[in-house]
Amino acid sequence: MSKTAYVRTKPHLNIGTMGHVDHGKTTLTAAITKVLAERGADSTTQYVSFDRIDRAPEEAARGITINIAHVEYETDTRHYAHVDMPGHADYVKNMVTGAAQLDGAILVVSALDGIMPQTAEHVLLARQVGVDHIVVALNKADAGEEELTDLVELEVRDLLTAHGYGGDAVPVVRVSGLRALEGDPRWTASVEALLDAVDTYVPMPERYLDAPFLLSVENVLTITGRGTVVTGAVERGTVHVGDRVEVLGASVETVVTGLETFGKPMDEAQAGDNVALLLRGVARDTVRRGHVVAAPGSVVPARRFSARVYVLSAREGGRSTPVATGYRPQFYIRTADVVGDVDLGEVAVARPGDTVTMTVELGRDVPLETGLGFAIREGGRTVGAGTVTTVG
Ligand SMILES: Nc1nc2c(ncn2[C@@H]2O[C@H](COP(=O)(O)OP(=O)(O)OP(=O)(O)O)[C@@H](O)[C@H]2O)c(=O)[nH]1
Ligand SMILES: [Mg+2]
Repeated sequence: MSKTAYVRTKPHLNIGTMGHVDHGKTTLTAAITKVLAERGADSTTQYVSFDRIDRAPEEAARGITINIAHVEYETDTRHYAHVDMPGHADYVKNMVTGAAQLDGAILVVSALDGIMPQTAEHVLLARQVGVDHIVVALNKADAGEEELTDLVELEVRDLLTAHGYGGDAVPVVRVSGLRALEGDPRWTASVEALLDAVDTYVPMPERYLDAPFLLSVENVLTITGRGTVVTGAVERGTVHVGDRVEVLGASVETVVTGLETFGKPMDEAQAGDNVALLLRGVARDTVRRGHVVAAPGSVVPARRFSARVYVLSAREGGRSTPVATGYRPQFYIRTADVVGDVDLGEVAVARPGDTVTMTVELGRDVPLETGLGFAIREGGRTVGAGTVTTVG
């Protein structure tokens, strides 16, 4: 094995495409890699075609994205890991996992259809899991009428403002992923404009390199003959080959025996990097999405916390009936989804549209901290959005 090592030449950011089903996220993702790959002889980006992003048989058969997929590319100034997320309502679960790792997002909205239910749901979830910057791709602009597209743009800016994204300042770029993929110069230029907007509008986030290492597991794989690998974005700190780590959730302590990003080995992974960690002697079925790999002893997981929670109204896709003490929905925290018992204290009942304080007792211990955002889901829909106020 003589794979080329990862060379850190540019700042690295995690971005991704989100938005309603069929609005063109995967097509646009493929188009971005193609446009960048064709930038010239010194391009370091490899073109990733549509069917290499949606590569599961069920994805190909149904023509939708189910799993989140990662691709990498480089602009002149930055190296990006890009997560292409599913839009279909049944796979919002996977979308939340993808969004939990992002520094910024490209909200893809079809200029033909405008805002649809998962457009709004994804914006709300992105806000909740800590995505601070959104750039809008008004896609299918090749097929849309100008006046209608203008209306869609206004509608999207309003939606973003309503969720605290300052919709007036957000870059909205009219693109056609499909035509750009076909090489039409007008539309390859639109993808270039979108990338410029991402480069300039999404700031380099502060990376907590000095903090103890923490990574929330997105996926677990087995490499035959080598062992169990976990993937995800490093939330804070650094990790090296040979470091001891603890897997919270699996209750095991082990050693990192290999470290890669997009198939390229590295000696050190830093906060923000999207990596695969090879773990010594850990059985595949002991580690799961949502477990946390951390420097030993650096975090004490907890089960109980208090939070401020907004209960979505029915109009926002939430419940039409109130929730009461004893309610047991799923809590989406980092990449984890865990059941929890809700206690509303003296208030006892929260109606859709209310913001309330609640105490939650999770079904298992999870690393928690003040300020951590989370989503609450029930029966396949998002019903609440909250922030941890106290732990324990
Ligand atoms: N006219 C036009 N059609 C497009 C464009 N981009 C995508 N499409 C078409 O829209 C359909 C959906 O595209 P996808 O890229 O699979 O959409 P998606 O948002 O990834 O869908 P999910 O991941 O399943 O939510 C396909 O038939 C595409 O060919 C575009 O810019 N213009
Ligand atoms: Mg897709």
